[in-house]
Amino acid sequence: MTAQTSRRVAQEWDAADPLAGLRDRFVVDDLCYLDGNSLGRLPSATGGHLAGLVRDGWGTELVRSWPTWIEWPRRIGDRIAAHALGAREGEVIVSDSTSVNLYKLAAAALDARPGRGTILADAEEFPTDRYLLEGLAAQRGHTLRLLPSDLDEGLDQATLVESLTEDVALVVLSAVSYRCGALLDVAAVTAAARRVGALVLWDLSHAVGSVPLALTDAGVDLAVGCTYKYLNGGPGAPAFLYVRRELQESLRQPIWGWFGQRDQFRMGAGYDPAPGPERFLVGTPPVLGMAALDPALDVLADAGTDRVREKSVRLGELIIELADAWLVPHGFRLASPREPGRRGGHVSLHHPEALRISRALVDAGVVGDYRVPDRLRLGPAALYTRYVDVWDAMDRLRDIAERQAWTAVPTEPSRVT
Ligand SMILES: Cc1ncc(COP(=O)(O)O)c(C=O)c1O
Ligand SMILES: Nc1c(O)cccc1C(=O)C[C@H](N)C(=O)O
Repeated sequence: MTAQTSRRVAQEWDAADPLAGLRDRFVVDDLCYLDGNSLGRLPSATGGHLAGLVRDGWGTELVRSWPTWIEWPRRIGDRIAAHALGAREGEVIVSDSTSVNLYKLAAAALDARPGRGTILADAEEFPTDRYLLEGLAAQRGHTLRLLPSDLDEGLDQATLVESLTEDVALVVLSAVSYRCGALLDVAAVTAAARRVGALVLWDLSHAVGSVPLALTDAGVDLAVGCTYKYLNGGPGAPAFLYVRRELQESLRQPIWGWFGQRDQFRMGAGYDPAPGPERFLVGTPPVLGMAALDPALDVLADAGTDRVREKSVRLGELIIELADAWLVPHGFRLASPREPGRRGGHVSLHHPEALRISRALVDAGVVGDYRVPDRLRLGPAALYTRYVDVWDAMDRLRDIAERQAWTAVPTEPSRVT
């Protein structure tokens, strides 16, 4: 049996970590926080930044701030494009929620592929995506084809490519699967869909800010994603959407609001969509929520997604190494792809008592999360998570497993897991 990484070695890795200094740019405490893929930590600069905006922008300038604020969906979208998406200026806009953006772009894509009746998606896709597509298919008489996918390994890419027939209008996929963390080859899938004339709409919620993306080089047409996970924009931060520049003019989204209108303040008679990415906006942007993205993106820009990914892979490897050694003998099983190149930033473990174990972990100062039916999900965000945090979390998990400490934890359901 090989020796496991010791706590001292984990501390040495932290001492040598080029991103270690960035942890100080977040509000941190003793908590082993491994849920950065659900809600990222608070950047230290965000509170002051928002307080200044409330005081000066809202409190003093009032409506005179709008000429500045109105540019922010695009300005901040361009920052996300540059620092996290590998996209060009004018291709990304911040607006609405991921759910709403997915609806807008999926509907626009279906309109752009008349005569094709099939929408493809992963049967294990995040629920909001499945529900939205179910609704769209019902409204339009399309067939939603949900491809079976493995709970531990994600969608098989070869099966997906084989399912791409001439009748497929739209494929909706997560680059990183929310449950098991499986990572798809964005460029390869996009190219395969293009060969049959289908559009792919990527949900990048669990990839953005964790996995380096190169949307322009990969030929991606459409994408959406959350900003409150690895982009650290805060609870309910507005989402982003991406539309390849060359496609924008040919797409019409279904919610015709005044922020999507050309020459908005001329308040003209009929709807005429704006020429740029603004055509995918709807109504007044949530200025305070959007503003929180600026300090958060400053940190990511300083880190660079390549360095984030390098550390994220090592954090995942440490979880898997210690799980193999300490937890598998207690009935746990790895529920994520083992190969780092096939995995995003989080690692899931299967155990029949995963719900109660996740609750016992919280009591032990470790926050991960539980996902149905029986997965413990650990998402160590590289910008602020130390190797020693992962080591300590796994050590406490080992202790819980050895003592079967979850037997004392109540089983009653809670509204949010
Ligand atoms: C893959 C994925 N898509 C969409 C969402 C939901 O987006 P929202 O609730 O912000 O619309 C989430 C997380 O909540 C997610 O993990
Ligand atoms: N958006 C969330 C919320 O409003 C409440 C609780 C959790 C979330 C999440 O983001 C969950 C996350 N998308 C997931 O992958 O499960």
